[in-house]
Amino acid sequence: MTSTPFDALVIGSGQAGPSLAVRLAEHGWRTALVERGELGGTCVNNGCTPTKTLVASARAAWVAKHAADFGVRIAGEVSIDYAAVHARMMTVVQGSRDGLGHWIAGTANLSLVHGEARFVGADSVQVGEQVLQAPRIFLNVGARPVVPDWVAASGVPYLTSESLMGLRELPSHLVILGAGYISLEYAQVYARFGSQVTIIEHGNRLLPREDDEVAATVKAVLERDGVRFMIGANATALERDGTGVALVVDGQRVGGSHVLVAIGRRPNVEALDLARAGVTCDAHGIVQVDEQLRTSVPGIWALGDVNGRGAFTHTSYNDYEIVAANLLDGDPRRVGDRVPAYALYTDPPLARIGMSRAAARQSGKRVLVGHLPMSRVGRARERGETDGFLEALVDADTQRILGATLLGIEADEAVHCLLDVMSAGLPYTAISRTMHIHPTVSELIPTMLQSLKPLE
Ligand SMILES: Cc1cc2nc3c(=O)[nH]c(=O)nc-3n(C[C@H](O)[C@H](O)[C@H](O)COP(=O)(O)OP(=O)(O)OC[C@H]3O[C@@H](n4cnc5c(N)ncnc54)[C@H](O)[C@@H]3O)c2cc1C
Ligand SMILES: NC(=O)c1ccc[n+]([C@@H]2O[C@H](COP(=O)([O-])OP(=O)(O)OC[C@H]3O[C@@H](n4cnc5c(N)ncnc54)[C@H](O)[C@@H]3O)[C@@H](O)[C@H]2O)c1
Repeated sequence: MTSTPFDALVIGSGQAGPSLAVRLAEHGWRTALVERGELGGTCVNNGCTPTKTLVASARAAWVAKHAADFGVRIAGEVSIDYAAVHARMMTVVQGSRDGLGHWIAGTANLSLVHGEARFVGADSVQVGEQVLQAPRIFLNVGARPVVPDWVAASGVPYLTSESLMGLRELPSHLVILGAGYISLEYAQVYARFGSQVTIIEHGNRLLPREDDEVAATVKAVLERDGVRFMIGANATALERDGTGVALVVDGQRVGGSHVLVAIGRRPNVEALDLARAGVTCDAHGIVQVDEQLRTSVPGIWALGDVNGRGAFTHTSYNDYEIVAANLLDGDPRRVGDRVPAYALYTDPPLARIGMSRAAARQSGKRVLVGHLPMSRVGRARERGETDGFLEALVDADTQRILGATLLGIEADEAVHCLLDVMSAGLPYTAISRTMHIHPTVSELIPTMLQSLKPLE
């Protein structure tokens, strides 16, 4: 087998891979980008892009069904054309894939290689019948849904966030295992499309990483949309139930038309045969990296979900920026420089940055909290959507913002003023003394910060 030399290999076209490959190629390095599936990885093909397109359709359904509350009459019944919803989603997904394809094809020095990469040495991978060799290899191979053995071995059809993309009919009753990010976004989407939705969570509440008030508010919002929760419930078997399926939960059968497994994700490392290169990963398959995303083997880096330093599109893209800055710009950026940040796209959304209340209590710091219900936000009252709250945590000694939780309309956008001040290391007064525009959600963030009290 002949070996083709490159200056750099990027394995996986996730949220770091394409940008990094283009940057390296523009730097003048002969670069290969290896992808075994569709361009764009999880985010484009079965993650952010399709889910947020469905969230938009579900929002349109909700607005149409509640139009009368706003004095708008819609003659006749509001109904869902799921084929059209699906087609719209695939148009947006295809547009993103095509955009990436044109970008890569139009970049000099960059070759796209279709196929699955497997290490055959610390500086070479095999893809089909060819071996690609380079002194620098970047892993951006992402993660996939975890499926319990008792589900996989049942012989009964089940859905994951990947196979759900192929679903062409609206489930009459979607039973979801797990109550994390994937579950809650899909639960609300399908409930708003008119499906019955039941969530089975084995923990003692939904969203185990969030504070109690967040979990309770999100649960109440979803219940109002018709979602049924079984919390602290243990599912142990999947069976056929007539034309549908049933989970056996604490000895009781919970039947539905479809079951979606959403209990977490694990890195795609098996196919890489990392041992051949000597790259170390932990028992969960997470590739061990340092602050500049170097693995245990010089010349091999790991970016995105596979390195366990974040499991979001923006963390993966930020990984690309860190690697490129260190390698090409002489700028020693580090993972620790970034403030943890993410959003959950239920409606209304949850935006989280930095510490939660629970983490702040454990930090040993003297913590102040500002808290304001969304019912105090004029913009929310005008829209008739007052669920949620604005909250920020401040270090009483340094005046620095430690974290924030915004749950409410426009929270995913409004949170960025807090994030930028936190990232810049400025005191909270940089916001609390700033005049914000009326009527916005952000307008009430200075007000919330003017009412800080000790965190109990
Ligand atoms: C339903 C869902 C909704 C989500 N919503 C959001 C959201 O709203 N916001 C957000 O920030 N994040 C969201 N995420 C998470 C986000 O999609 C991921 O964190 C993001 O895609 C980063 O992934 P990545 O860059 O690590 O790689 P991925 O995007 O997973 O891509 C990895 C690529 O590597 C390829 N690959 C793997 N192994 C090999 C190999 N051996 N050879 C060749 N190619 C290989 C795969 O085919 C894939 O294309 C969501 C995820 C899911 C599942
Ligand atoms: N808006 C976003 O940014 C977004 C949206 C969706 C997914 N994601 C990414 O995808 C990742 C994975 O999402 P996820 O929802 O699959 O996982 P998750 O880790 O967020 O949630 C899994 C849930 O399943 C529960 N669970 C685990 N095993 C179970 C079992 N056997 N029975 C019942 N419940 C069980 C857990 O207690 C937890 O509540 C997220 O962590 C995130 O990184 C992000």
